[in-house]
Amino acid sequence: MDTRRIPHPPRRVPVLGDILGVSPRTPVQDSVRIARELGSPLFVRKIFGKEIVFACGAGPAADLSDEKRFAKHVGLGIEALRALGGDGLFTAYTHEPNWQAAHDILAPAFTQSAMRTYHPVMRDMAHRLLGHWDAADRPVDVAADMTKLTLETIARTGFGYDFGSFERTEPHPFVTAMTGALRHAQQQTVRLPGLGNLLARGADRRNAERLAHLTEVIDDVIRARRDAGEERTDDLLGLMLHTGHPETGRPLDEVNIRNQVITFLVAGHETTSGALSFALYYLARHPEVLARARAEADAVWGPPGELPPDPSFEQIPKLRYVRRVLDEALRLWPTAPAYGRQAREDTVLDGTYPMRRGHWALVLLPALHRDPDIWGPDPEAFDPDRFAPAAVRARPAHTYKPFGTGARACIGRQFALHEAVLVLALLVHRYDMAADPAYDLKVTELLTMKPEGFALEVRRRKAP
Ligand code: HEM
Repeated sequence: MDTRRIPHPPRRVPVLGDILGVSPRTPVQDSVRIARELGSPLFVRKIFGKEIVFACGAGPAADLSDEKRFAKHVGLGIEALRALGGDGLFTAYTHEPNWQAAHDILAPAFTQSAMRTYHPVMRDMAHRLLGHWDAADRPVDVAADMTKLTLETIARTGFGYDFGSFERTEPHPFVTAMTGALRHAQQQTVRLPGLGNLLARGADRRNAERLAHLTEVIDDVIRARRDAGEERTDDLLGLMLHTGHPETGRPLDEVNIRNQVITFLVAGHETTSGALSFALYYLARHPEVLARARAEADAVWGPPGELPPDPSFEQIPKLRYVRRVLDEALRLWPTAPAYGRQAREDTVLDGTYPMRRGHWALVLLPALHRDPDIWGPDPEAFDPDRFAPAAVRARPAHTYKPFGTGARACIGRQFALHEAVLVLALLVHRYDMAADPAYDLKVTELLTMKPEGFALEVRRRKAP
């Protein structure tokens, strides 16, 4: 793409590019800061000779959402993740036949009626978390506990598999290996070519060991189902093992099934865990928001009792304010913070910048979600009422995209929202929560984003 007319950070240095004042640990937050400083809907960063065009304004974001002209681009972090997910849904190139095949085979696992079958498992896992927090005698590590919850939920609903996360004091080795693999993939995006590969040989070897461990866990998940001799088709694994494509009847191949299992275990918990953690961070910081969310939960379930409520499937969509809290947390911290779009044909971006077929740009969500032209003069302010229906209707399309866009948008969106609203509502219903007033939000980036070191003191609410 001809980037000469696209704004770039002011202090560009030869060979290295736009790397002054930035850290390989925080590529997204650095880019968001650059976006704010440049105040342009589009900008370009050069890193070791590689140019990345970022879209952070409504105009280019809407353009890139046009499915006729653009499709998902698998590059940078996502390409690096192919070592983990191969041709699984998230990391598949759109032209790979296995993307469409798996998408069609797995679609029944994401319908409303499928959500209804997952609901009791989601509720049971939420109750496990409450048991864990009831027994806590010190501030709880929010991101760690949300990870336990969301990993167990996707593993049990998708694969009937139990990681025993709540019984462990340390994270399951799967989580440790996955975190390492995500970090490795992120570091590859800012690796110095040539010499960088040489220097990273040790890191590459350790990563190969992690991938081998993850493969072992996945094989165990699949073996456990086969050994149980069950032929159920009401979850992800059952659909893949025992059904074929709705038109051709062809099943997915063994390697692809393994890629899908790892994809869903990672994509199905990491982002939801971060979303819940950020929502809890803002609830602890905004007592007036917490009070409204709690009043809503009380209206649905009554005052808190000794036992937690047993939410029905139908009650979850009624928790509209809790949902807005989540939407607003995902505005400020979209936990999958960027996605790539590439031109299907020669075209012009934002009416100005010519793109040839195959050229691509990244939609930088935390910057798009903070654009003052869209969100008003104080985009940093946490205000769930931005998601009241009238406010949503008043905003231009394609300005809020935490779940991506088009055919490659998140297949697990409903799953994530149902689970997160259920859990968040149960938590505000049961606990008073206080964060250390000295805690300053620090965000860890591992391709996804999470608050780091955020602890909450939780105390059971007194029954009136
Ligand atoms: C708050 C939680 C979540 C967020 C913010 C999120 C975000 C996203 C985004 C932005 C994409 C598109 C990425 C791209 O275009 O490159 C995506 C795709 C995907 N997500 Fe999610 N996700 C969440 C939860 C989930 C859950 C719970 C599941 C599974 C149960 C899931 C499975 C997937 C899969 C398989 C894809 C790839 C879809 C395809 O290309 O066909 N996600 N997600």
